[in-house]
Amino acid sequence: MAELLGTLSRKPKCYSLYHVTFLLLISVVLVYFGYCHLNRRHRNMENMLAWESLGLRKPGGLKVVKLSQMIYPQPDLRSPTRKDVLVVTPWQAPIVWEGTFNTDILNDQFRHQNATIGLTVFAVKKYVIFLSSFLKSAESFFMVGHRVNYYVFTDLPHTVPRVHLQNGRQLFVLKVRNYTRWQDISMHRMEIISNFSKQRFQREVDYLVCSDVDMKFRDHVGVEILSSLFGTLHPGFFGHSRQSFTYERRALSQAYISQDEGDFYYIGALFGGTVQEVYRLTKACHEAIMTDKGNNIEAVWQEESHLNKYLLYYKPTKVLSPEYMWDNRMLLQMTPIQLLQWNMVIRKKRFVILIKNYETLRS
Ligand SMILES: CC(=O)N[C@H]1[C@@H](OP(=O)(O)OP(=O)(O)OC[C@H]2O[C@@H](n3ccc(=O)[nH]c3=O)[C@H](O)[C@@H]2O)O[C@H](CO)[C@H](O)[C@@H]1O
Ligand SMILES: [Mn+2]
Repeated sequence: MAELLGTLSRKPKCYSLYHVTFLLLISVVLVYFGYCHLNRRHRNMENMLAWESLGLRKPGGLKVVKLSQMIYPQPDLRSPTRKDVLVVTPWQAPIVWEGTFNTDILNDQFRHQNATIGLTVFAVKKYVIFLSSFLKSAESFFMVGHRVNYYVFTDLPHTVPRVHLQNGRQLFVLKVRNYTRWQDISMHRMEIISNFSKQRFQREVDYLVCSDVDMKFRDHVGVEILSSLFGTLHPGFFGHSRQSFTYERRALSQAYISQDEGDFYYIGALFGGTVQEVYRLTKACHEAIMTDKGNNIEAVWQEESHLNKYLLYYKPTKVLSPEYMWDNRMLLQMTPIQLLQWNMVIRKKRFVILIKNYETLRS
């Protein structure tokens, strides 16, 4: 019995020795096969990658990326393109001047994007007389080679001239109401552009350019102007101090800007950007105009004053030089030396304000 007990009591010891040996053997076998298996998978993966990369290098399996040759003068970091004017704002937005950009490179970039550009213009009441030369000159100089949609807002749709359009360019006539006061016609452009941006433009175009109609294109105006949000420098305030800008100075107006604020004086006659940014700008300006109306105040330069306020707080990502808004009346007041200096600075007069008789047009 004692032996039996001894045997019994030893038996587990014997069992566990066997067991341990057995388990050890199994573990070794498992580790070995596991290692082989993993190693094979690893090598398989290596092979797969090698095969894939080989495949990628195989000429037949290549996704061919055709690089067109672009030959143009190399930019030289040591020589600034313009030494006579500011070419970038303190918030690092380019100021667009002749000499600072290469049209071929820009055209290539925007064609890759397949960008469509909308140009909005209002011709209400007597201002329809400007449409013909505006549109014809745009066909010659505005975004040539790109897809363009003209949106002509008018109260007199039947008077819109038929202008021959190049391929890829369309014209839409959109009827709007008129107002008795020219100021209301001018200001309500903000409301109409914001409504159409939301309802229509966002589906049809990538960028919007919003312009006065009493203008004529005289030279290239292309994709170099496009950016998220752009404004244009008023030629009459070139080099002037911010205190002399005709910002709205009455604190009651939403367009109020104090004497010690301001970057530039932007003109109301040309601004733009992506549809979303133009929507934000026009909506904000329209709301500010309506608030002013409720407070019985109208900003000194109508929507132009509100545009200046907006662009002070929501900085444009590009600023167009006065090449893009030239006023020949300025030349009349200049001495010959001033004329020479101006011609050196303003090398191209691309988009020109037409001289008009305000009294007959607005009556
Ligand atoms: C070059 C320039 O400085 N332009 C701005 C300036 O006056 P402008 O003297 O250039 O204003 P404007 O008479 O051209 O009116 C602005 C625009 O509103 C439209 N319009 C106006 C009246 C009318 O009866 N029918 C019609 O269609 C038309 O598109 C015109 O181009 O100040 C205006 C507001 O005071 C606007 O900010 C203009 O953008
Ligand atoms: Mn005008």
